[in-house]
Amino acid sequence: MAEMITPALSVENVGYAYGDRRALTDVSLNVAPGQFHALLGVNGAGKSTLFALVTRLLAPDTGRILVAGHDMAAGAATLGRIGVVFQSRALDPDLTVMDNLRYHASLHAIPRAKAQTRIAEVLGAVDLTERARSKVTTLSGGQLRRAEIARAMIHKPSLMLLDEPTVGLDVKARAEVLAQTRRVVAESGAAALWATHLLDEILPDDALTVLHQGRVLWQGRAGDLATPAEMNRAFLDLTGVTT
Ligand SMILES: Nc1ncnc2c1ncn2[C@@H]1O[C@H](COP(=O)(O)OP(=O)(O)OP(=O)(O)O)[C@@H](O)[C@H]1O
Repeated sequence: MAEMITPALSVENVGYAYGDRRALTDVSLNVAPGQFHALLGVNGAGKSTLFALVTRLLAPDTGRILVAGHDMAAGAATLGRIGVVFQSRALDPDLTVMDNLRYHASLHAIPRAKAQTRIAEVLGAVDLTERARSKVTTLSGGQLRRAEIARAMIHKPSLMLLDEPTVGLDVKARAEVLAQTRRVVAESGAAALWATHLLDEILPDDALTVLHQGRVLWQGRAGDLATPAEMNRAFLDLTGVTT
């Protein structure tokens, strides 16, 4: 019998409503360890709500969420396994990149000496070593997103949640942030759930979940849905809208 591998993230039949406004209905998805999983949906599909549930900002009305096999409803301890890049900024603009990372390392109770080594590692990984002593306000949009990704990885999470991290970037910076995230996450061995509404951010070998109006419409290897050139058409056929 094949060995069962515990998913990095398991969302099981999750439902959530804001009052009488239904945001998610019977959503299930698995992210395998080390997998890059794209969560594709237009505005209002429910991507941010799902992230809020996985990070315990909200609690599901129905279903359950497991991170590395641990039920998120059981306690906050499992949060330490997750690294999150939300749409809103988490770095203090008036501090240097280094001071921000020191602060976040201390939030994760990483001892000072270890934190220095770890900060050097994550800054190197996102190619920001040269900007360590720069104030966050002086970073370009792409550098800022990379610094956010370094912050989210400081405690070596096994699951990275990235909520449309390329929004607002120009085409070149967008491609750089995406390529670098793919590389850094792969090198660290973490799994990644990457929310996006941009079809060209998805590669054929990515795991893909298409979310629309709070429901999962399609799941599988992206290349099995469509070739990159045909993805627009396939998304339109599934959802009735274009991204
Ligand atoms: N605080 C809230 N109160 C009421 N309804 C909300 C709230 N937040 C989101 N919604 C609704 O829930 C649904 C899912 O929204 P959500 O923000 O999760 O989607 P999304 O895919 O992340 O979109 P976006 O890219 O715009 O953030 C939408 O219908 C939205 O209007």
